[in-house]
Amino acid sequence: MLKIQAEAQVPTDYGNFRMIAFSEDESNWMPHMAIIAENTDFSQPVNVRFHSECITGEVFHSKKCECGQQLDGAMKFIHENGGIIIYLRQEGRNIGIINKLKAYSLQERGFDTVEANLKLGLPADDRDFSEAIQILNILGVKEINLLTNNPAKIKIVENSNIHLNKRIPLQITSTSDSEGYLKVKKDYFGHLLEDENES
Ligand SMILES: Nc1nc2c(ncn2[C@@H]2O[C@H](COP(=O)(O)OP(=O)(O)OP(=O)(O)O)[C@@H](O)[C@H]2O)c(=O)[nH]1
Ligand SMILES: [Zn+2]
Repeated sequence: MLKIQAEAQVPTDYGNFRMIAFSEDESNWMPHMAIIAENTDFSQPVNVRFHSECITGEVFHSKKCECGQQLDGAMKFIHENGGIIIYLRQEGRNIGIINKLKAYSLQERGFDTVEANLKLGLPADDRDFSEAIQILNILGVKEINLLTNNPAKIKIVENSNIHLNKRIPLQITSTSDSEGYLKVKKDYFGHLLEDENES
């Protein structure tokens, strides 16, 4: 079972957030995180983003995906409207950074994001969001508005003890570098993305 290991107030470019680290034991150096805006009203449906780690996109500003922009967009939204980002250590849809870079290397040879995972003998998406639900329960959240385009995340919440009030889309404009990745998300994973393009 996850437990709160530590928490503190942290000022950021997007305002102040309470940052909480969750893991089963203190020796875990990659705990999941909850980033909570100061103005969050727990008596109303809480704006929540389940965000899977992407070091290439968030730290190194890779153009292959939109994870960095989604995280920044979610921080801005949550600072303005209240809410929580649950930052999950699920790098590469939970295959880890080594396998993700192996998959990227296959993508250089023409495989798409799903085919590359399958070629490595790995699932296209190895995430379950049960730990995110556990974290919401630890925080005492009962009802949420979920910031996502991913129908799998919606289903997980619908099948949990957390009530889903509504979905809030979190769409980033595609570029020529990310358009293949976004097309696979839409066609294979059924992501709720509008058609639009920008080069
Ligand atoms: N295996 C693999 N993982 C990737 C690839 N590109 C991005 N990721 C990972 O995908 C995860 C982001 O999840 P997405 O499926 O893009 O988006 P989502 O969070 O499920 O859906 P939204 O809530 O709509 O953003 C992060 O963990 C990234 O590291 C890739 O080409 N291969
Ligand atoms: Zn990414």
